[in-house]
Amino acid sequence: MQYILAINPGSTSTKVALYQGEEEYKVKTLRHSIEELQQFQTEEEQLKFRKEKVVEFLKEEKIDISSLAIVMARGGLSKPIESGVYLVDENLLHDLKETPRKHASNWAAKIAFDIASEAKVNAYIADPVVVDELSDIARMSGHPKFPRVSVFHALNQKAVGRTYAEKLGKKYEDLNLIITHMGGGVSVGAHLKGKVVDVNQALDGDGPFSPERSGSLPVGDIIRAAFSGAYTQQEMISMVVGKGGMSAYLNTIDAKAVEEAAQAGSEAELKVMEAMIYQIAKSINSMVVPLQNKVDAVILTGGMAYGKWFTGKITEYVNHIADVEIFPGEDEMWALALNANQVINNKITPKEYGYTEF
Ligand SMILES: Nc1ncnc2c1ncn2[C@@H]1O[C@H](COP(=O)(O)OP(=O)(O)O)[C@@H](O)[C@H]1O
Ligand SMILES: CCCC(=O)OP(=O)(O)O
Repeated sequence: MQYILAINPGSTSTKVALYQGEEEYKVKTLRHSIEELQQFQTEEEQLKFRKEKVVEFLKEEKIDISSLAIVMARGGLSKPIESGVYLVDENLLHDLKETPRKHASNWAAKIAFDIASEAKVNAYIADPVVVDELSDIARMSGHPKFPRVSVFHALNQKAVGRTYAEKLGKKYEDLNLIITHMGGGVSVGAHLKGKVVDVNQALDGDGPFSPERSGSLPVGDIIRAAFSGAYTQQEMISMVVGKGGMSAYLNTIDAKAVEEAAQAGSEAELKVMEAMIYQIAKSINSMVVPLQNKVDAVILTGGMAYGKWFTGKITEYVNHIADVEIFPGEDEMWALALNANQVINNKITPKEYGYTEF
């Protein structure tokens, strides 16, 4: 029996899955707490930890590495590229190691490559977080030195957009959708007929705050803090990614626990949840502009979309725009398997990442 192995490290979780053709064999989500992640001092240490989790999963499932047909990984913060499937090669691995923007997705291709090499098969990424379809106007930030860049949950947003279109018997490329992924990071994408023409830079750029990120911050105050001598560069970056947002206010990245506490009447948790909901709703509203006021649906997805109270509150703010559809969790593992099958069955030709200067 041949298996597709899919590997998806997120900021708060490691997701691993095995498929046989298009049939799901096993999907596992490991959630990581702040305490668990804070033990790691270096990128290498955390890469090793995440890889061990994947190897343990294969052992638990008694999967011999020689039975893998292909290994698929979520793509990380390499250079901006078009949507599609890419072979994991030395150029891609180089950029994922050297990229200044650190995120768990950067490790996926390396873990996949190592396992695939042992299995003597190929590893691929699909719709990485740097898929770039921004319109020229959305690319302008307000200063030519700092153009806006596209960093978001491209794999899940596109997969969920296609699933929604299929449900309607329509094509994703014929719809205008505002898709919001709410995980460790939050991205709000304006999908104009199949292209994400605007989206917040969901890692260290802009947009709503999230379980582990600050989202947009007052820039002048940040510059003054950075030059005050009170903080190292790493401390400043951590305030934005890792220890920003909910983590900064409440010292947890577990939105489920925070939502439960808020509902049980805890004021501190309620205040933070309400502010995050408010910021997400404001971002969703802002995406009506790139969609030229014609929106077919607003879609909420990602781990936090499991929260009924949470999605209910966002829905109240945004249901005047269009129908609100909720896809809890993510279609990422399925999307990776689907792309794997297309490669195996020669339905698509994987792209080559190539080499350019950062
Ligand atoms: N049932 C649930 N209800 C509310 N929030 C949830 C639920 N399950 C997971 N979450 C929250 O979703 C967030 C993680 O989302 P996920 O999309 O899995 O993130 P990532 O891929 O970034 O690790 C966490 O803050 C987690 O607590
Ligand atoms: C870097 C953009 C993707 C992202 O934020 O992923 P997670 O929510 O899984 O951390």
